[in-house]
Amino acid sequence: MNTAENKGGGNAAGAVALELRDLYKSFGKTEIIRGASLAVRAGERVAIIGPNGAGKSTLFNLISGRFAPTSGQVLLHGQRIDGKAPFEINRMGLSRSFQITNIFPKLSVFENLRCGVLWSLGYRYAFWRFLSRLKDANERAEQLMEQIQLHRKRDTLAMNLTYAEQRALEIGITIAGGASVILLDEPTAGMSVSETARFIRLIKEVTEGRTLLTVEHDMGVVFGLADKIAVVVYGEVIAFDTPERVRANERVQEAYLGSVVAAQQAEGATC
Ligand SMILES: Nc1ncnc2c1ncn2[C@@H]1O[C@H](COP(=O)(O)OP(=O)(O)OP(=O)(O)O)[C@@H](O)[C@H]1O
Repeated sequence: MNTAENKGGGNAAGAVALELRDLYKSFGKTEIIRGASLAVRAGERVAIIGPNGAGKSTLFNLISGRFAPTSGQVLLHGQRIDGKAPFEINRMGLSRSFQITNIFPKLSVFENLRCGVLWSLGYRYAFWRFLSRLKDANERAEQLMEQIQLHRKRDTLAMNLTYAEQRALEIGITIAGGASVILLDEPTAGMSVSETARFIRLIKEVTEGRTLLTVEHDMGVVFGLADKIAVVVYGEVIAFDTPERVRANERVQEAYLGSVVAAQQAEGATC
């Protein structure tokens, strides 16, 4: 079936999967993104960090097509995606996590995942195609359920899952179409410490071989998950490097990280 892993191709190790070139975004007269550039290689796991209001979510919105940039380019596997609609970008192999509110609460785990698969295959409008490929979609949904470790909850309605299970389901729906580039917005927000540790392992497993971008505030998650960290301050990427190098980067220490690490260590977070 054509939901094969890593839709969108171009995930050869080393190739640039996602690139931001001198990106600007203004809301009215206020410039929020100010010349952000970034090149993420295929298979890398990248955490975007930065102070509140730095523009992290706006960058995610520019990448996933919710906003068009004021100027600059976004490239997915070398192809321009800036200004395209979210569904077009999704078809090209980039998938952003659905929020829990987009899970169908009265459908079962299995049915939610199957909807995710069918949606990604574009079967919303073509019922005859929908029926002919339902078997493929069922198989893919079963496979996803194992991957996100919810197979024992196959027939449980989404609204009756725990919070962590709902977030796992959200990730299952996000990867249902086999996208090669995955965007997750604070995937462990609201979880307990033990749930967070389990969830980081789950995210690593299900995104293996894919390119992952997360927006993250929790430094424990950042250092547990990311191969590289992009630090956004005042709408610019001021550093993009391995966690060790970012931690040692003086500019980052000054602009952001020093105070956050100190605060989170004081709260007992591991880092
Ligand atoms: N649609 C919008 N219209 C006007 N201003 C916006 C819009 N979206 C974001 N902003 C502004 O852009 C700035 C950056 O917001 P953004 O949410 O991208 O920051 P962030 O780094 O994700 O912050 P946080 O860590 O607090 O979530 C904020 O000042 C915000 O008010």
